[in-house]
Amino acid sequence: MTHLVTVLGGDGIGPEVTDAAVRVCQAVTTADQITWTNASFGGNTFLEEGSAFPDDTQAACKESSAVLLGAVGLGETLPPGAKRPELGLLELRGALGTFANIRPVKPFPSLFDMSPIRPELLEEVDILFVRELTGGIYFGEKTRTATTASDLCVYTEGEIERIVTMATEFSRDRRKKLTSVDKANVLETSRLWREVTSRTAKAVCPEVELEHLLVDAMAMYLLKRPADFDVIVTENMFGDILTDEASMLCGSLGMLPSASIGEGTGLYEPIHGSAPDIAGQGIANPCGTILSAAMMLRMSLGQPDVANAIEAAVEATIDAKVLTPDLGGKATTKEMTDAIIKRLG
Ligand SMILES: NC(=O)c1ccc[n+]([C@@H]2O[C@H](COP(=O)([O-])OP(=O)(O)OC[C@H]3O[C@@H](n4cnc5c(N)ncnc54)[C@H](O)[C@@H]3O)[C@@H](O)[C@H]2O)c1
Ligand SMILES: CC(C)[C@H](C(=O)O)[C@@H](O)C(=O)O
Ligand SMILES: [Mg+2]
Repeated sequence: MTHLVTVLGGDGIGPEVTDAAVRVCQAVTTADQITWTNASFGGNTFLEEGSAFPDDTQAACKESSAVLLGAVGLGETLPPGAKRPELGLLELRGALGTFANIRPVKPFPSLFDMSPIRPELLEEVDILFVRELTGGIYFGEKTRTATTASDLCVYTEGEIERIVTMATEFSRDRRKKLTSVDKANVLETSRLWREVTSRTAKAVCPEVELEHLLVDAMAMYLLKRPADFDVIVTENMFGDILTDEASMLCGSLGMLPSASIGEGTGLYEPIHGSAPDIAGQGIANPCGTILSAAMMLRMSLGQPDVANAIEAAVEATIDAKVLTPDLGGKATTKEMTDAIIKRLG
């Protein structure tokens, strides 16, 4: 069976890193296995077509086995009042029903010295963030007058149950420890989150040890004792912020991949953005996107062996010190990608 994969390069370094990931995948799969199609998406598409997420792109994504995304965003360069292309990304996630964003954080030993955290604290780090992705403050009603603005944060019991069920199942198959992060000392949505999480985790797998932490303390523990965490489940905005912080355990924001899964087609995207400060220079770290493509091969395209081979080639390339500047090296995106392809065997 041929799988259709829609590639949304997007803006800034987005197309640079998706091109790299597609080249890696094409080196280990055949045209009979995967048909790759590019579709327009993001800020430049908004400027050209008036929509960051046009209808034909939406249709292509829904018909695909998986979507590979680079990044969206033109930074602060849009005309005042223009709709932000980042909202197109939220529409995409909503349209595909990808309510769970899985962000693994497992530092490569050869990059320990690129992390601001002491190496001895990184040795056993293996965290799986499960971020709720289609609810909360990102998706609530927004209002704006000249002097007042509001963003409504809403969570339903059902939205919390489904993400916590998934996170508990991941914990059951890993080290049986689940940390739920909220702000239940202040937010009503967090109080509901905590209640529903306690009863859902217990019902799904009583053997999983559940702890609740407040997000401000979690931000500190992530740096102080990162090896203590197994699966971390949290709501949309806290998950966004904590995972950028967690990327520093791996040495660069450019290292972290993600899988957004849920009701239908899976969406695979690095956690970083369009990086306008380095776009067009050919020096973006392609690893987050290449590792996202590996997650796609494992989770949506039924090719776990190929995924393992790609992950091993990324690690071997890092061990060989072929590194982009964010990792302290001098390699271009193309040179690092070529080095990964060479190590695929
Ligand atoms: N999923 C997404 O599409 C996504 C995610 C985050 C931010 N954004 C958007 O991206 C734009 C820029 O945002 P930002 O600057 O705050 O965040 P960013 O993630 O784009 O960049 C933050 C810093 O990390 C560096 N960086 C990021 N990815 C890198 C990579 N692969 N290799 C090397 N260095 C890398 C950048 O050069 C920059 O210094 C904004 O419009 C924002 O909304 C999009
Ligand atoms: C661009 C933005 C909407 C997005 C988010 O906050 O989800 C990004 O930061 C991410 O982490 O994918
Ligand atoms: Mg983010």
